[in-house]
Amino acid sequence: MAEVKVNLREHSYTIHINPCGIHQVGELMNTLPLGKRVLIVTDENVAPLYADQLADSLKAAGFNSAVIIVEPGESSKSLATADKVFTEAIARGLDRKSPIIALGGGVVGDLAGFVAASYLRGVPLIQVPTSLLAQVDSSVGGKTAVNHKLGKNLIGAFYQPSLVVIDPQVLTSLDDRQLKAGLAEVVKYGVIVDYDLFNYLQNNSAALLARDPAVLTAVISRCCQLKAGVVAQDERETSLRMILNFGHTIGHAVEAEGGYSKYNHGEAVAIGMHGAALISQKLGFCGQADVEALQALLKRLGLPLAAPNYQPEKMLHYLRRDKKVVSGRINWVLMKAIGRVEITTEVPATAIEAVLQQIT
Ligand SMILES: NC(=O)c1ccc[n+]([C@@H]2O[C@H](COP(=O)([O-])OP(=O)(O)OC[C@H]3O[C@@H](n4cnc5c(N)ncnc54)[C@H](O)[C@@H]3O)[C@@H](O)[C@H]2O)c1
Ligand SMILES: O=C(O)C(=O)C[C@@H](O)[C@H](O)[C@H](O)COP(=O)(O)O
Ligand SMILES: [Zn+2]
Repeated sequence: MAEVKVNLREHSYTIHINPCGIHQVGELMNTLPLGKRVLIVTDENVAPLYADQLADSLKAAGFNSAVIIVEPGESSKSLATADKVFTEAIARGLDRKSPIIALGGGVVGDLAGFVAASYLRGVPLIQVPTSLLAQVDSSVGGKTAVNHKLGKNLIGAFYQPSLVVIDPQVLTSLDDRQLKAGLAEVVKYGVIVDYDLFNYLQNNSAALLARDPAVLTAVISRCCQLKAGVVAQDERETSLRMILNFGHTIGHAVEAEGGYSKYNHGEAVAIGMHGAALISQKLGFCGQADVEALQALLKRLGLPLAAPNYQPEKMLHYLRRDKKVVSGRINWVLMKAIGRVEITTEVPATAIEAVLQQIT
């Protein structure tokens, strides 16, 4: 059992990483000042697998839970679905101390987080992430959001969970495509802050793809430590936290242009990291060997490097609406070397356009 503390003064919380985690959620919640009425938000894939186990753990700890099940997929990160969850919360009589539990991948986590941040101006949020991507990234750090038809994650709030419980055993039911999507965000941590992690991934890619429990648990713990460290220094993304967005500037454009269904988030981030690395090399931030190392690792993990048949002009349109645009200038996260990145607005349009041509 590993524990990682996210140090954010009065908003600090603990991430518990434990192979039986799902059975311990109720017990862990009892250590916090929470109401006994609970709403579990989950999706149609995860509910039949894990909702009963979670509900049993809550019941044994004296909680009274109700469940709302949303459709799986990015389309549930919407105001319309949030409205359904608000309605359920009101109908069930949830009050200001009643926790909302996100049981699922990043979609459920971001949606339930957004509802928890807004319902009654904020109720406790518990994250029980079930996809690899959610365990290494989205359940930690308090970014919550739904999408707007004009762009990804455009409506949301920074709202920290009170508790995160990660059970790596639930990854046994995740399909291979989703496992690889989670690995894209793992590679991101290696590139932005941790050369040793990148190296570990190079040496253990087969074990990761084979879901070796010890290797997966080690990687999840490391990513949680790294994210907790960044978030503790810059919760609201005024500077340092932008590095967690490496690959996302182009990645979000890839997702949006594919109608949020052609490429999933992790795949789009893999393509976006490749694009950012190519821009970095073009501008002399890093050398060819670093780009080649990233290309080789992404390929080995079965992740895409390009979005063939996409139109660069359409991608540019989305890039201009990125959340990191300030006064019309995009803040780019570029690679200096494996393990080191730099944030800059000094990227000529010609370099962006050339790389968009290369990856489409
Ligand atoms: N808030 C953040 O900091 C942050 C960080 C990264 C990504 N995100 C967001 O997270 C979302 C992507 O998350 P995701 O990749 O988890 O997608 P997802 O939530 O759509 O989950 C992927 C698929 O796996 C299924 N699933 C989840 N756990 C399972 C399990 N244990 N067994 C079987 N099936 C399971 C889901 O039902 C879904 O079909 C995107 O919307 C992205 O923007 C947010
Ligand atoms: O936690 C962060 O900060 C991140 O940027 C993590 C990303 O992996 C994640 O996809 C995030 O939701 C993107 O945020 P956005 O602010 O660009 O919407
Ligand atoms: Zn991401």
